[in-house]
Amino acid sequence: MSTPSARTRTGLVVAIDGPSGSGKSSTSRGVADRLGLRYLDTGAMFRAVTWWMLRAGVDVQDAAAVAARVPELEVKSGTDPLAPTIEVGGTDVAVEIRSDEVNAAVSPVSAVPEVRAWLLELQRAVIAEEAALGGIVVEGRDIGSVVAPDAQVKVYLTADPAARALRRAAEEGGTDVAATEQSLLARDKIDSGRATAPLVRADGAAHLDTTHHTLDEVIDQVVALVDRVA
Ligand SMILES: Nc1ncnc2c1ncn2[C@@H]1O[C@H](COP(=O)(O)OP(=O)(O)O)[C@@H](O)[C@H]1O
Ligand SMILES: Nc1ccn([C@H]2C[C@H](O)[C@@H](COP(=O)(O)OP(=O)(O)O)O2)c(=O)n1
Repeated sequence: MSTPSARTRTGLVVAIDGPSGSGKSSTSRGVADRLGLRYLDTGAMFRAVTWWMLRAGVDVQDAAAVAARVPELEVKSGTDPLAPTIEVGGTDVAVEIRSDEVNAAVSPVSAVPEVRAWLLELQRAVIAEEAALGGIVVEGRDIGSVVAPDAQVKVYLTADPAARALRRAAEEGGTDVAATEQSLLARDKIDSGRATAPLVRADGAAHLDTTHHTLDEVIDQVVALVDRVA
């Protein structure tokens, strides 16, 4: 149940970055719900682009081939934290973008500068519109560093790889935690090592290690950071 704060947070942007399984989505949605803010999952946008490329038969390891198809993209994100949506080319892909195929292809697709430039423009447009209406929580890998460097609140979430893998495997109903950890670490490596907008702790970002904290505790900590500035 939403309990929007009576306070006006017009113009507020909360940027939440971190590696896979650190708790970005659940924390961001919880914070947005508690404070009556909107929510943007930029990872879902990269996943939707990846799903579209795979379905179009594009070789996702070929950056030039991926870049050539960018002008055909149409991505739409719904920003209700209780019911976020993601569409590409008019198709709802909320379920499909969590597949193993997309997990394996999303980091190389996300490293293609043309993909990032195209999504950056879209992300900034959504953020500007929603921030003006009352504030937004945005999660991803480069939100505090590139997408919204002027965000009033920046958070860098981490957790030990073993904890991240356990969480992700539990969420997906998987039993092979070791394989899940390998897949997360492989993505971390590409996401942190790419030339354009790598995963980094942005200047001024508060580092929260969520390994030994419950989701509610992490949400409390982020809400406290927001309360300090807005
Ligand atoms: N602090 C936490 N403690 C335990 N489990 C958590 C915590 N934060 C998130 N989770 C769980 O871990 C899984 C991955 O979290 P998610 O928010 O999707 O991470 P990310 O968006 O960073 O990949 C989800 O099932 C979520 O409920
Ligand atoms: N701002 C962003 C968000 C995601 N990405 C890329 C890199 C990530 O491995 C994929 C998927 O992101 P997503 O947040 O959905 O991944 P997890 O749910 O944390 O596993 O997208 C990115 O490059 N920049």
